[in-house]
Amino acid sequence: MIEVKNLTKRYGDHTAVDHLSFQVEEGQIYGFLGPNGAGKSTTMNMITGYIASTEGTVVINGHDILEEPEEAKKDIGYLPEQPPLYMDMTVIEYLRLAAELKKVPKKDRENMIADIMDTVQLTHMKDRLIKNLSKGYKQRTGLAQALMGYPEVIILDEPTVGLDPKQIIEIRDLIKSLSKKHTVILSSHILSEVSAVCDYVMIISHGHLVASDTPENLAKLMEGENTLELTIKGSRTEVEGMLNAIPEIAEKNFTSNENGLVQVNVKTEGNEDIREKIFYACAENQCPILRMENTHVSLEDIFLELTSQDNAAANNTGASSDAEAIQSLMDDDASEEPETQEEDNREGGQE
Ligand SMILES: Nc1ncnc2c1ncn2[C@@H]1O[C@H](COP(=O)(O)OP(=O)(O)OP(=O)(O)O)[C@@H](O)[C@H]1O
Repeated sequence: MIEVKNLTKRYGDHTAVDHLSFQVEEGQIYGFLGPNGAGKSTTMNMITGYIASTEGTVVINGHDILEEPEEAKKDIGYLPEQPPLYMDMTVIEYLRLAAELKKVPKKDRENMIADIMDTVQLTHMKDRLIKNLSKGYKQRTGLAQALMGYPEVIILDEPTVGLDPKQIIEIRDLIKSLSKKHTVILSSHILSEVSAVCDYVMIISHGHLVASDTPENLAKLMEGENTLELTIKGSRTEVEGMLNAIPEIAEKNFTSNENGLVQVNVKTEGNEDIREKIFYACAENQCPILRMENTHVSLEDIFLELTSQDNAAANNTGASSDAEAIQSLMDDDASEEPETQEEDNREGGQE
């Protein structure tokens, strides 16, 4: 459906997007996840033909976005980070303009506009001036514009930035419902958003695709080895001796040894379940197990591991340290704040 090959964008000697390749298949919600400045907007702008790539190709349903832009763009609806709204128009006037620009046949326009307003729950606001709408309704208007012409693919750049928590939930639900009829690609710097909404996650860092899979598979991939956290009653020597006798254990990491309790994390190389072996070994040596837990790897852990070198992200967000930048990625509320910050970045960054 969409095939991106070696997509690259350079601004002078800065490479914003570096040889990205991926494919998008029908009927799923894809999430582009990455810190501020990772290259998400640049990628989306290239996919939608807003800006030209320095290298590489984007082919949409067989049409190259640069060579056959009209055919390729027909299949795409785009809601950029800053929705292209005309503040002095009413919602309906704006949507009529959008329908005209999308070359929706005249006879179909009014029905399509009514249907789309219904889908995004905007009908009761149709005669309001856009400048008088709340941010949530402005976003719905932008979304309605993206849906005009019923394109197969909807591309949404940070669709919930700047919305209040209630509006965020409503827009996320709306996005999920859109996936029944459309393939959706959205970008976000917020992990919880991507894991709440997306079937497939592409993690981007410094313009590189560092991982792509379902949230569940990414977690499995990162687990790689089985990790068990244990608290065992006994001495460290006893526990170490017992664990040494279990050949499947590849690594042991003793984290504490106090008050007759040993805390240890053990890893196996394969996916073999060694819990029973540990149980019987401890029972035989009369060392009760007080706690045994499989370590859970969350999407957050993966994201941090894959993007922890992202010093540039810290610079771009204006955060004073990596830790701050990473914290902002993990913090849902951060979506409220960056609005002005991002605008600042943009003003400084855009050519
Ligand atoms: N027009 C431009 N001229 C120069 N540099 C640019 C331009 N647009 C983007 N950049 C730079 O390219 C990099 C990627 O920017 P991009 O906006 O794609 O990131 P992003 O992941 O979408 O982040 P954000 O969420 O902050 O928009 C950044 O370092 C940015 O400063």
